Amino acid sequence: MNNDQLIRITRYYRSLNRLKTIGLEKVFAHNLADAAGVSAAIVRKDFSQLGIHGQKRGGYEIYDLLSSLGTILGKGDPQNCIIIGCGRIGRALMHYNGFEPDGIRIVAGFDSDPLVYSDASHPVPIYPISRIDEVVEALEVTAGIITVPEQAAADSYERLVKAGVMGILNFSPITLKPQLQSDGVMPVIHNINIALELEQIFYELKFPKTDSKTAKS
Ligand SMILES: NC(=O)c1ccc[n+]([C@@H]2O[C@H](COP(=O)([O-])OP(=O)(O)OC[C@H]3O[C@@H](n4cnc5c(N)ncnc54)[C@H](O)[C@@H]3O)[C@@H](O)[C@H]2O)c1
Repeated sequence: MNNDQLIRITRYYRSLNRLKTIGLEKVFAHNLADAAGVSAAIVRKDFSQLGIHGQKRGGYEIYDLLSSLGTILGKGDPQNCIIIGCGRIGRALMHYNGFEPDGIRIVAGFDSDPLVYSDASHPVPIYPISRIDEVVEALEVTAGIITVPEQAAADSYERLVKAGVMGILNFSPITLKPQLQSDGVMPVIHNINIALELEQIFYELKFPKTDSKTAKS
């Protein structure tokens, strides 16, 4: 599966979860097409390539589709994630309640500031960073989100990997690069930079892309 298709499948999966939440049982390709920003023909082609077929009278059972796409996306039990750096961004993520339907559970936070980790008012427990190994093991953590200041990012990365957390989402301004571990495992790091994304939007507004659909002949 190529990257574009993977992104579309992830979007279908999310939309299906939302539709299920509001009580729907059946969905049509065009419903998912709108959510993923593609045509209904592409949705049908994606499903057909994955061996998923609709009903004779059209449409797909949401429950069956979620189960098939979930298997393809490797979803099973919810994935436990932790946050390193419980300041403004870390706390905002912790308070967001829209992750659960996607099978993402923020289970704990870590901070170096005693005022932060002794404050019991957060939606998940916050621990001193020195306790990361034991908490990661106890909670079976899959991924860590780094929301510390720039100068603490490399240390947070090292602590996560040492604790066995191989999935990392980095919000700090430095680009973290994965290093192959002695056991042959390569951590997966995604660096998020909103400024870069916005710059790309500014650029595309200034120099609009032309494609076969929008270009005038
Ligand atoms: N990716 C983006 O587009 C984007 C946008 C805005 C901010 N940021 C970056 O996100 C990061 C967080 O921003 P913020 O506004 O939430 O910062 P903040 O100062 O509000 O919070 C940072 C938290 O990290 C904690 N901390 C510091 N050193 C630590 C360490 N070694 N281990 C554990 N915790 C530690 C601090 O005590 C604090 O609670 C910054 O690096 C900022 O530059 C990124």
